[in-house]
This record gives sequence, structure tokens and C-alpha cells, in this order.
Amino acid sequence: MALRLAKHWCLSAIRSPLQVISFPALQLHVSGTAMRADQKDFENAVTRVKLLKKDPGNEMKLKLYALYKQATEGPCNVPKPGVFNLINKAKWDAWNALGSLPKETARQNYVDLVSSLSSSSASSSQVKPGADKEQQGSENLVVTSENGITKIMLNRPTKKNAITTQMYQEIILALKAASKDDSTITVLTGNGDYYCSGNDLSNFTDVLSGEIEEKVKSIAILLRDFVDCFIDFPKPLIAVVNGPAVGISVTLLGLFDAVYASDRATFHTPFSHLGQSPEGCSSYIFPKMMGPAKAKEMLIFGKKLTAGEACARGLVTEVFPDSTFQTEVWTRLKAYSKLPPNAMRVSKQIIRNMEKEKLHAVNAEEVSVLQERWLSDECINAVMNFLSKRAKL
Ligand SMILES: CCCCCCCCCC/C=C\CC(=O)SCCNC(=O)CCNC(=O)[C@H](O)C(C)(C)COP(=O)(O)OP(=O)(O)OC[C@H]1O[C@@H](n2cnc3c(N)ncnc32)[C@H](O)[C@@H]1OP(=O)(O)O
Repeated sequence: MALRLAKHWCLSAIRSPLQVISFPALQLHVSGTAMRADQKDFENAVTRVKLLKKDPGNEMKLKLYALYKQATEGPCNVPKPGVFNLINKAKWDAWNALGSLPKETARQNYVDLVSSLSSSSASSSQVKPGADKEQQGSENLVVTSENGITKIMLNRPTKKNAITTQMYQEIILALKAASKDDSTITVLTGNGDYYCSGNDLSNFTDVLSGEIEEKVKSIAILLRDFVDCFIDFPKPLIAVVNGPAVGISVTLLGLFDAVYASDRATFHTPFSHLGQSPEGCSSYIFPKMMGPAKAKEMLIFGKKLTAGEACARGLVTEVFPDSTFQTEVWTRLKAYSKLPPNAMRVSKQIIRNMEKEKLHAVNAEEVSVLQERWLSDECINAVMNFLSKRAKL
């Protein structure tokens, strides 16, 4: 695969974007530009990073990388990597975010950060129960954890919470962190009037120029990893569908353990309209869940369902009036979060394990079909029509 990853980054990183980031201090030499007074502390810290027993996690490694670069080279002065050069872009973003932070401050911050890592064996991304603490995320994805519930909220209300390629990666990271944190249940929801309008169709614009086939391949890997995370998620995963849901945000619901919907929500999978085909394992789960006839109505003909219809078809667990939706659902979720976590995990495992292998195979097959669809005239025309404001669902 001809992805432009710097040679010290493992190629397989693209399958799990930030998971295999290697320690910056393991790869870089301390340059002579660091100030003499702190040079020794700084060099010691660089050595201590190599000796850490526990992997500090990708977020922390990015912070260390950024501070190291800032301390040794000053503000970010290299061109921004392309959007598909995922790892180098994440590194660039982290370094660039430090702006004009002075080298000495960066060096001190690096030393402090390494001290805190060395003195505490606890992972920085762990969330203490009961703490209302933002874990990670960005402007477009807000992740919080409170009273045993980790909430992952899509936060692009002006774009109806359409999912950008960066958000796919962030959701993967958020799910991986949530699977290991101290919370009992995990919730996905949307901010604003929509739950989610599906894939951000602008994701296509970057792809449809340059080395198209390579880019499509890397996006396909990203999509497969994304759906795999939902298949493998070990704790109860609940969707709080606060408004209309489109595309991948609907298909994924079949992989959730409960789906609560406002009566304002609708469920729409307009794949044929977009020259695309189903994903999220829906080609397998939907027919099993609602019967082939009803599944085909959605997945082939793009019939939009009301919340009541989706509930009758088994896609939604329960529908609530919009006026009391948040209160009723969160009261319910707080009660669920107090159930014995191990029992819930084991029960979920028993149910999921029967199908896991099959689901991974279905995911791989769906993505492989989509890869061809994305290059089809039908798909390209549909996306261009939307982007040039000639069409809407
Ligand atoms: C080759 C590789 C390609 C890369 C692919 C990456 C991975 C793909 C994985 C495949 C997965 C999923 C498939 C799907 O999800 S298919 C569904 C895709 N979604 C849509 O087609 C929805 C498109 N949006 C609409 O039809 C309408 O916006 C709406 C949702 C019906 C809402 O209509 P509205 O009148 O109430 O609001 P509107 O003014 O249109 O929207 C407000 C602004 O938000 C922008 N926007 C909304 N949805 C999307 C979207 N999905 N993608 C991009 N932009 C979106 C809309 O353009 C408005 O923006 P602006 O204010 O005009 O700037």
C-alpha cells in the first residue's frame, strides 16, 4: 500500500490510526538547540520515556512528540501532511497546536509530563468513577464520563453531525478508551436537532483528486476499522437518538445493545440514491432483525422510517416523546449504569460471540463492495449533485 507514511511509522498504523504511534523520543536525537541550563533534565526525561514500563497511550505520545519537537526545533515549520497521511497529520496537528510556545517552556513541560508519567502508573486516559471529566475528543466529538457513563457526543450541529474522516478516527479512539475506562456503559448521541446525517459527503472531495485508488483503499480500511470497533465493543453500548438519523448512523444501530429514540427521529438509509451500498453489517443484521422484505425496503429502496416504525421493526428499543426524551432516557441510563458491570459484559459477550466472526466477515465484504461503489459514476454523480447543492435527500 503506497501510503505516504514516514518510514519510522509502522505501515499498519493506518488500520488503527493512532494506536501504534511510537515514542518520539525513541526516534529522535536531542538536538543541540535546547538551552544549556535545562539540557540535562531534558535529556534525562528523554531517557526516562524509553524506560517507561507502560505504554502511555497515543494521546500522551502525541503530546510528548509535540513538546519534544517544540523544545528542540521551535514552532512547527514543516508543511501540513495530506488528509490521508493520517499518522503524520496527527503528529503535525499536535506540534502545530503548540503555536509559538517558547522552546524553554516546551522543554520544561516535557520534563514535567515525563515526571508525572514516571511517578504514576495510572494511564492518563483512565476516568475515575464519579468524576465529571472530559476524556478526549475535539470540537466535533465531545467525550465525557460521569457516574459510570461515558458519553460520546457528535458535535457538529450546523452540519447535522455529519461524520468527517477525522471524526471516524476520533470515534475509534473514543471507543477504544471507553472500552478500558471505569465506566459501566457507553452512550453515543448527537448535539442539536439531528442525531447524525451520516457520512460527510465532503469526505469524497479529497478523494476524488490525485491517487484516487490508493486513497479509496485507505478510506476502506478506516471504515472497516470503524465498524470493527462497534462489533468488538465489550460493554453495553447505547444510542440516544435525539433526532433524524441518516446512512451509517442508522446501519450501525444494529450493533448497539439498546437504541432509545425521540419521536422526532427518523431513520433513513438512502444508499441507492447515493450510488452506494449498505455498511455497518446492516446487510446481514437488518434482514435478520426485521425480515428480508422490510430490510430491503430500507436498504435497497431507501424508505425513511419514523421512530415508531423503526421500533416496530426492532431497530429501536423504545421511543419517547421529544419533550421528555432527555430526562426519561438519562434517568433510565443512570439506573442501568448501576447494574453489576461484569455481569452486563459477560451477558453481552455471550450474545455477541455467537456472531462475531460472521459480523467481521460481513463488514469486510460490505467494505469491499463499497470500495468499488465509491469509484462508480452513480456514486460520484450523486455526491457531486449534493455538494453543488443540486440535490438533497
Ligand atoms: C471515496 C471515499 C469516500 C469517503 C467515504 C468515507 C467513508 C464512507 C463510509 C460510508 C458510510 C456511510 C454512508 C452514508 O452515511 S450515506 C448518507 C450520507 N448522508 C447524506 O446523504 C445526507 C446529506 N444531507 C442532506 O440530504 C440534508 O443536509 C439533510 C440531512 C436532509 C438535512 O437537510 P436540511 O435542509 O435540514 O439541512 P441542510 O441545510 O441541508 O444542512 C445543514 C448543513 O449541513 C450540511 N450537511 C448535512 N448533511 C451533510 C452530509 N452528510 N455531508 C456533508 N454536509 C452535510 C449541509 O450541506 C448544510 O451545509 P451548509 O450550511 O449549506 O454549508
